[in-house]
Formats: sequence, structure tokens, C-alpha cells
Amino acid sequence: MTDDMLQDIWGQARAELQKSVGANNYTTWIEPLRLTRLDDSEAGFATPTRFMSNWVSRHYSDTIRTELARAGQAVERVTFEVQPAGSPKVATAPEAPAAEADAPASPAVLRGEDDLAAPLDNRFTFNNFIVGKPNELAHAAARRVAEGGPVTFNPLFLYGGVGLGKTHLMHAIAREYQASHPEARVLYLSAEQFMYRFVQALRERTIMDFKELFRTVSVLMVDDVQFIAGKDSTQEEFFHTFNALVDQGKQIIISADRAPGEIKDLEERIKSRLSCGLIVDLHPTDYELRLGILQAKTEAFRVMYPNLEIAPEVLEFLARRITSNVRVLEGALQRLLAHASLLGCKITLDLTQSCLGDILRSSDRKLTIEEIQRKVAEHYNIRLADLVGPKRVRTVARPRQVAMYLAKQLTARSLPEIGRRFGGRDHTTIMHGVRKIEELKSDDRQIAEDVELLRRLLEA
Ligand SMILES: Nc1ncnc2c1ncn2[C@@H]1O[C@H](COP(=O)(O)OP(=O)(O)OP(=O)(O)O)[C@@H](O)[C@H]1O
Repeated sequence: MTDDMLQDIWGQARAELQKSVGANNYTTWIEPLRLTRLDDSEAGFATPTRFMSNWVSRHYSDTIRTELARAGQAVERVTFEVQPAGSPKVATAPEAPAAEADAPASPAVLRGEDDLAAPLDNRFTFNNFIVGKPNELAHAAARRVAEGGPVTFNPLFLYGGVGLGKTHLMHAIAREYQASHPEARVLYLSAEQFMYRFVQALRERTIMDFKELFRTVSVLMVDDVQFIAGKDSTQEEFFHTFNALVDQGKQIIISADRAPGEIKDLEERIKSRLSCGLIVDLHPTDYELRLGILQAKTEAFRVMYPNLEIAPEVLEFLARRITSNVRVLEGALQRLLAHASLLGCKITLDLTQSCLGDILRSSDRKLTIEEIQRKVAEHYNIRLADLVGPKRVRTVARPRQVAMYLAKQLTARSLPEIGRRFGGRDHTTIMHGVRKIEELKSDDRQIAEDVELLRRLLEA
């Protein structure tokens, strides 16, 4: 069978799977699969990690077989084989650092109930969670709960924007708690899975088992609770489960993308219950935290890229420019490393800009060159007209170069574009200005401080 035919059959089956497993499960577990072999007895898939192979094999084999049969290709079994990053078959699939990706999948947390709990991602531990001002409170609260002392705040409610580390902290808590309380029944699952299991129990008339199971856990962790908003009977069941556990003094940990009071279509009584414990917010990252995360991730990637050389200014550049969320930051670093290793070249700022153009453009904070010029003129107490005009005296020329440097660092504008905004100067003049400040920054403390201060003011 040709590759086109394979992909055609898989395309049809995937479209159906998307409907049957739900959007989130589809993106996480089905989308990264690639059909590589197909005959009457077997469908062989490539997956990016062993972790994914195990999970998909356990949970989706039957559904995949059903959909393949519907697409006209019945098989006796489906198999999954790891094809790590770099392999042409799964080159675009997300990849974890090799050592971690190859580690065996964590057991589902709730012992003996593998089907119910979600597996823990081996990468999400306290050890590799980088702490900074924006997340220190959430981290401290998570640590406290993970120690498992007397329940002092119930629930612990963690919230924050997309990709800021909520799931990472939840997994870290579950792992740590389970390690120090091997007999405890820690149940971690997403709100979507809670709903799915609840509906399944209703359908299969096993609701009493469902209730029993949820009411006998030692720690209940529900991720992305906003998902149950607007789903009346799931909310109702969640509410009763929640109350039963709190009454028994069991710890509950919840995460969401916003504070309880701000979740639309969530019943008032649930909002109020969720607000009873400690509510902590993961704030958007700041520059220092992003840089720390990049440095740590770069170290972690050394396993995969032993010859990796990445200049500190590249990491600084990424930390400055990609402010949206940590997942995007991580993805950018991963892509950059893969790109440089494939081409066998050094990671320079130029390579970074060309390789990550799309991410940089979409993360562009829309800071304008005019704003930069105004701030610089104000800082050095010179007129804006002089900053962009022809005067060559040092008191004006140096601030102009600082403004050029900041325009290059903080915006996605090209050198010719920057040149046009600086009174129609040539791009080589801008390049000279940028390089001059780069050099001066390491020798001249005053310039380094000015640039840093201005950057902070502009990024604030
Ligand atoms: N402080 C941190 N240190 C190290 N890695 C982090 C940190 N914060 C986030 N990450 C990484 O960023 C990625 C996204 O984090 P995570 O999935 O926990 O986000 P989330 O807040 O649950 O997002 P979502 O709202 O999409 O569910 C993960 O790979 C995680 O390891």
C-alpha cells in the first residue's frame, strides 16, 4: 500500500476519532500518531515517545480499530512503535528530552484504577519547575500540600493563564505525595475525564461504583475545572463528590484558567465551595523567570544535543521576545535546537530570527519604534527631533544608537524598516549602531544600566 493510500485511510479514521474522543484527547493522543504500516492483520503507528505508545495502546486501541474498520480497513490489532524526533516519519511531533521520554510511563496515580486516573508526565516534577516572583506563592502552596501534613487549606485552587505551569504543578504534587504516602489513593484527572467517566457510569449503570470510587480517594486533583461549567449534571456530581471529601478531611486540589468567581456558567454554590480554601494565582511570567526556564531547559536538552552551543544573548533574546506562555517558549527553544542540530550550525541571533520568525511575529508585543524613540529621548533628556535627525554630536548620537539597539531587540522590524524610522538612514548604519551598543554594553557599565532600565520601562 502506498503512503498516500495509508494516509487517506488514516485521514478518514482520524476525522471520526476527533468526534469520538473529544478535541483535547484528540490533540494530545491521536494527532501525533502516524500510520506507517497497514495490512489485513495489523495497523502499525509511529509515536514520538514510549509514554505515548503505552497510553494510546491502553486507552485507544479499540477505538482506533473500530474507526479503521469503518474507513474500510479492518485489522486484528494495532501496534505502536516509538520513532523519536529527527526521524522523518514523526519529525513534527512534540518531543521530550530523550532521557525523560524514554523513561517508562508513570503508573496511573490511583492504584488499581488505571482506567480512571490520567498518567503523570515524567517531566513535570518540582525539581524542574523553575520558581520566580510570578509563581512563588503557587509553588510554595503546592509544595506544602505535596508534603501531606494536616489539611490546612481545602481546596488548594491554582489558577492562571494558558501554559503557565498549572498542570506541571499538579503532576508534581501528585508524584511527590504518592512517593511519600505509597498507600494513599491519589487521583489526578482532568475535569473533562471526570465528566467522561461520569457519563460512562450513567450509561453503564455503574454510578454507585463511580461514587464509591471518588469518595474513597485520599487526595482528589482535578485539572482545568472550568471545563464543567455549563454541564449541569456533571457539576452536580462534582459538587457532591467535593463535599463528601471535604467532610472527610481529604485534600482536594483544583486548577482552572481563572479564579472561581470568574468562571462563567459555574453554579454559585460550587464557586463558593471552591473559594473556601487557598486560591493562588500563577501570574504571567516576567523576564527573569523566562530566562531561568530557558537556561534550565537548555541544560535538560543536552542529553539530546550533547554538542549544543547556545550563546547567552540568544536565550536573553528569546526571554525578552516570547512573552506569551512557557509552552510557546519551550516549543521555540526545541525547534531552534532541532534546526541547528540538523543543519549542524551554531545558534546565533540571525539563525534564531530566521528559524523562529513566525513565533516571534505572533509574540510581538507591538511595541512601536516611535515608543522606543520617545522613551530614549526622555531618558537622555534630548529632543525627539534630534534623536532621529542628522546631528552627530556624541550626546545625541549615542542615545540614537541605544534606540536603534532597542528597536532591533524589542521589535520584529527589519534593519531597513528601522532605518526608515530613523530619518531614512541606511540599514548598515542601523547595524553599526546595534553592534556598537552590543560592544559597549560589556565595557561601559553606564550604557549597560541605561539599556537595561530602558528595556524594563518599555516592557512594563
Ligand atoms: N515554572 C516553570 N518551570 C519549568 N517549566 C514550566 C514552568 N511553567 C510552565 N512550564 C512548562 O510549560 C509547559 C506548559 O505548562 P502546563 O501544561 O503546566 O501549563 P498549564 O498552565 O497547565 O496550561 P493550560 O492552561 O494549557 O492547561 C509545560 O511543558 C511545563 O513544564
